[in-house]
Amino acid sequence: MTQDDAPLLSALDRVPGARERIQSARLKDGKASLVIDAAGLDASGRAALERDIRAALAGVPGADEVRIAMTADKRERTILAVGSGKGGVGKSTVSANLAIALARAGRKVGLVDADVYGPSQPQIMGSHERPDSVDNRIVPIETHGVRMLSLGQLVESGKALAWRGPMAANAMGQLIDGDWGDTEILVIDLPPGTGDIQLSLVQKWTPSAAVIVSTPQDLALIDATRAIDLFRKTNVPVIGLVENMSGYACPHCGEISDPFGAGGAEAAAGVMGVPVLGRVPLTLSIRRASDAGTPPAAGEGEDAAVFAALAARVLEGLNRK
Ligand SMILES: Nc1ncnc2c1ncn2[C@@H]1O[C@H](COP(=O)(O)OP(=O)(O)OP(=O)(O)O)[C@@H](O)[C@H]1O
Repeated sequence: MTQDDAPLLSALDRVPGARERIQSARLKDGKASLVIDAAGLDASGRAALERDIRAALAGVPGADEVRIAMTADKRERTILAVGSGKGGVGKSTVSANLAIALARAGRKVGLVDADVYGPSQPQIMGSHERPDSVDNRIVPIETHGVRMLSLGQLVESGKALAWRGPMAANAMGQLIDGDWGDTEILVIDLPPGTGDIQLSLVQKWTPSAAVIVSTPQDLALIDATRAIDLFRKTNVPVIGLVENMSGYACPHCGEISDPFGAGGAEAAAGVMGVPVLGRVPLTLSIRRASDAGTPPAAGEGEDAAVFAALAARVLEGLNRK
């Protein structure tokens, strides 16, 4: 910085928090050019800082034009893909409750609903609020302590998404590249299967790890091994399998039965060389809570404890990779 830049700097001293974020400040030919480090600020924080800086520089002689560049937030972020081999196994239910349990464990968590065939997170997470866009980036809404963006927020509710692969991948990209601020873990609820969306996620955003959800049925498990295979082949570490709907607890007598069989997940996980991270029972309370937009992980009691334990295992897995 030169002597000419001094009036800029003294004006910026009047803006709280601005001085330590200045990467460069130049005043030349009537133009003030600033580069500001915006790390850790969300869209409204960046907008407020820019507004305050412009106000402070308005009276500086020779600064007829002010150009402000905010550097992108390059914070390390863990992308955790949640996949399944087939539909209807409860992947969205597990993703939502896992995201909440991770947030309750003290992490800053975002949830992307990339399930193009049935974006159900607004329903499960109990928020149909439409997200805003700032500087061409979508700003997540916040619900149950988790930031969230869903393909379901981009289309009218109830309208089926008949997008082809590239369109769907493009829409998912807009969600992942949204303004996630200081989010540490971004949980991606993928569509079921091993198609274009999963491939484009792996190629463009390289998840740090993947979790696979399956029911204990043999057929679901065979499909789950395909999903594990896709991540393995593309060098995304699979930290484990979540067995959902594993055992039905009768709400009247408490007896546990196994409508989808028992022991299959353990066996399949053993064959694939991945651990079973947790078992989520098939309960009426989980189904009702999901339909009502009150995810059990956000409450207390046995269902919440199941997801808290799952979150702890997932964090261990993330630390180990
Ligand atoms: N552990 C559970 N106990 C009871 N009901 C459950 C459980 N897990 C999921 N469900 C219910 O099963 C249905 C399907 O769940 P969900 O939408 O999470 O599945 P999915 O695998 O994401 O499906 P999709 O194929 O649409 O992606 C929902 O009605 C949900 O409430």
